[in-house]
Amino acid sequence: MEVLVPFSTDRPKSRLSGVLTPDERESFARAMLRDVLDAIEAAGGAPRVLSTAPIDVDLGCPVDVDDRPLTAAINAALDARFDGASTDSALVAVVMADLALATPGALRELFAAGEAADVAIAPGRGGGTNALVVGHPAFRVDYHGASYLDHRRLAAAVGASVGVVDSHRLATDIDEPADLAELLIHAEASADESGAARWLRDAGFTLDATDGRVGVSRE
Ligand SMILES: Nc1nc2c(ncn2[C@@H]2O[C@H](COP(=O)(O)OP(=O)(O)OP(=O)(O)O)[C@@H](O)[C@H]2O)c(=O)[nH]1
Ligand SMILES: C[C@H](OP(=O)(O)O)C(=O)O
Repeated sequence: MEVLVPFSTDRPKSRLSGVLTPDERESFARAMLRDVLDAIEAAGGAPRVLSTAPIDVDLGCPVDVDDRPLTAAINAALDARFDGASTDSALVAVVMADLALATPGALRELFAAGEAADVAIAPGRGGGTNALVVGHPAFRVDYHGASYLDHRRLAAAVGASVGVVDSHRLATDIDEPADLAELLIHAEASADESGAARWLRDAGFTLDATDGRVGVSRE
């Protein structure tokens, strides 16, 4: 399955600006992108990065550049995919580049849900849409805000069935400092530390439970 991976090179991860410098945010966003691409490939998907600007390293997969805002860029890709296409074969996934906890198993579950429904959605915590699979030619996206609910409404409006992927790993997008703790917790619990988790540890981040809820602190 082709998997579009949107990636913003322009001041990425601004909600982490309290804990990371602009250069660090760029580097950390790239580490997460690398992990997500690897997980997609290991799940049998064919990633295609949809970037706001050219990327100066070889990611080992196609990179399309489109500097329009996220929704417009994804919908243009869906137009290209579905307009005039026969309805029986086209399936395309959209997986965000900040799903640093994504595993091949979680992505295989997403792809399977996409085979079973016209639109499969993996909601993010807080109501976003962290990943989806589109198999209905008339469905288009509208990201930001509670886009999970918007996407359900948009699917209903075009008569598309919806499958929901209830996955902690796909629900955890790394947006805010508290999300960094999720990454370190699950990296420590698994035998296979991801590049993004290693990046955080190398940058001096550790888990910090002194305030009750587990967060991170930096040496
Ligand atoms: N192609 C493209 N990708 C985008 C755009 N905005 C965000 N993304 C990507 O979409 C995914 C979700 O992004 P967000 O978490 O909403 O935004 P972000 O820029 O990563 O982080 P914030 O600045 O904290 O909002 C990430 O993979 C981003 O790289 C855009 O305008 N175009
Ligand atoms: C792209 C957007 O991400 P968020 O801004 O919720 O992280 C969404 O999921 O609609």
